[in-house]
Amino acid sequence: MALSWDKKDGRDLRIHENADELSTDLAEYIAELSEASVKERGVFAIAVSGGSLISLMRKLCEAPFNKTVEWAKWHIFWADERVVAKSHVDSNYKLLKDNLLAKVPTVPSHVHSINDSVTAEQAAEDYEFVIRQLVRTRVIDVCEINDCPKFDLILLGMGPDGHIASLFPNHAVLNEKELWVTFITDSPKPPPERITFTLPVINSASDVAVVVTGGSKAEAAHLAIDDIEPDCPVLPARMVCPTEGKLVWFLDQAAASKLDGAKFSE
Ligand SMILES: O=C1O[C@H](COP(=O)(O)O)[C@@H](O)[C@H](O)[C@H]1O
Repeated sequence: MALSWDKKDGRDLRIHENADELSTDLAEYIAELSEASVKERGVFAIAVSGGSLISLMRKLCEAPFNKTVEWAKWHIFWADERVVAKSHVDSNYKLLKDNLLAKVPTVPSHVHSINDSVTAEQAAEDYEFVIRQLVRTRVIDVCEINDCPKFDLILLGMGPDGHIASLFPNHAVLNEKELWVTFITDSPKPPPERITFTLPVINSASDVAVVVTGGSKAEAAHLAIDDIEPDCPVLPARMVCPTEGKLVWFLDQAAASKLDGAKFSE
């Protein structure tokens, strides 16, 4: 059974008793946004991260979502990707392909994976170029405030250190204001070479969801969501703050256990 939580400071916190219930709610949320976007724009431009998020999207492959979602209208992007071959076990593309894309009728030409045969720097440039073309043709909407791509939905996980996409604590790329996609070669979490959406792109999306499970992430969730002391570290996850869009946190009870005033009522 879902645990309730009021909206807090404009952020919707959806807290679930366990990962299975979270997974059902997440599938409903994605399916609703897909339906609304297809109705309004004719397409659904969704960007995903890797990690535990992908297994939490598993219910999308099951009834009713596998039949009701308009998969042919989806354009799929990666909010971050490891610079490894697409067949590599560390590839975020492979993770989504094995767990979702192989199971639902998406259109191969709508799956916008990165160029895995070049350097991290070139892969980031190439990916930004692809996104620019699709903004021109309005497959991806545009944010009128800053001309950034306005994805219909960006789905993020969060690491125990509070990183989102491949934006790690205290890293210089957190300050990137011009580029849409950038690269790092010194990721503290292997593999070291990655490309990532920058914060301006993440914060220009229509909807952003951060999906977090497990007690190892409870402290980071607290630091990212609650009011914190000025001397506390500002985690990358705390910098997710859509300019005009909506932010939803999906948490299981373990990840939410250190939130201020955490008290769950069924
Ligand atoms: O390295 C990464 O880590 C984060 C978090 O992963 P998780 O397995 O702890 O959920 C993920 O969101 C990101 O896409 C990935 O590249």
